[in-house]
Amino acid sequence: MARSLTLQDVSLRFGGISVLDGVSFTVNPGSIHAVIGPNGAGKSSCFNVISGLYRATAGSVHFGDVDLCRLAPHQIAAQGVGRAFQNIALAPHETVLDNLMVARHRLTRAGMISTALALPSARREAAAHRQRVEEIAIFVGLTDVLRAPAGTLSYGWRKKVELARALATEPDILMLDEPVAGMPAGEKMEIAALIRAIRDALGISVVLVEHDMPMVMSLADHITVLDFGRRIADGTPREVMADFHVIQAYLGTTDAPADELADALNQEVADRA
Ligand SMILES: Nc1ncnc2c1ncn2[C@@H]1O[C@H](COP(=O)(O)OP(=O)(O)OP(=O)(O)O)[C@@H](O)[C@H]1O
Repeated sequence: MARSLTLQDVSLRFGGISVLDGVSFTVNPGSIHAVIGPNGAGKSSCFNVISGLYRATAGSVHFGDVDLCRLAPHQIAAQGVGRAFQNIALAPHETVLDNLMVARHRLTRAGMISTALALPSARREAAAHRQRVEEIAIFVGLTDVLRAPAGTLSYGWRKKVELARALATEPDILMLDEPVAGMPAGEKMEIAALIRAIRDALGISVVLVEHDMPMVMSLADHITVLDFGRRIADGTPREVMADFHVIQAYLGTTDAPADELADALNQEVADRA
């Protein structure tokens, strides 16, 4: 059954520093949910709490009925929470195929001994994983580079491999940290189309941290805005764009009337589209 991801009053402190302060939001099943905000707002920290790399100081994170705060990162991945990282962490000398096969590890049933002895059951299982990885590569558009060492690929291709690797873990929900950072416009559109297809064709929910506002506004079903570790807005792209607090956080001014600031933000989004 499709599950929601719910953060309830999540706080995170490092020593005396408050990084997240009572953050709540729900990612509905089958939706694209963006988490946006200025630099240092706490977006990556929020992702790190969800995926178990950081432990929340207070509050809860549930995926369906499961309390993720009690689990280690590998157990959270086993719950179907997948993640592609902002800084690409692929094995550069391994082929794209091998990089993707590593992601299948947690789904592998055959033990080390039967794999080492290449028993028929282990061989059959490896072949099935390989077939699935090739299907994912076709979906993401990586077939031409499957046998290339990951380190020889351009930045844009490596971002796609990172995305495919996250898909290869068979997630129910996929967290993407700045998937189009540093990409030219054409490649950004390609990734945006891919993210839509992940939602629509695969039925996977997507949680997205992204600075590219035109992309966020066109792609997201729902947006949560963080600023200084606090949730300052939450709603549809249209609602969020019209929200005075969001405009303040982005444009950094409090003097102008809200409708003027909304116009300015709309214009900025239109200019950059
Ligand atoms: N492990 C840590 N120890 C101490 N402070 C941390 C740690 N991780 C994050 N922070 C602090 O938490 C704040 C939020 O950082 P975070 O990376 O989550 O923001 P962000 O919204 O993702 O920013 P950006 O858009 O620049 O990636 C920053 O002030 C950062 O220095």
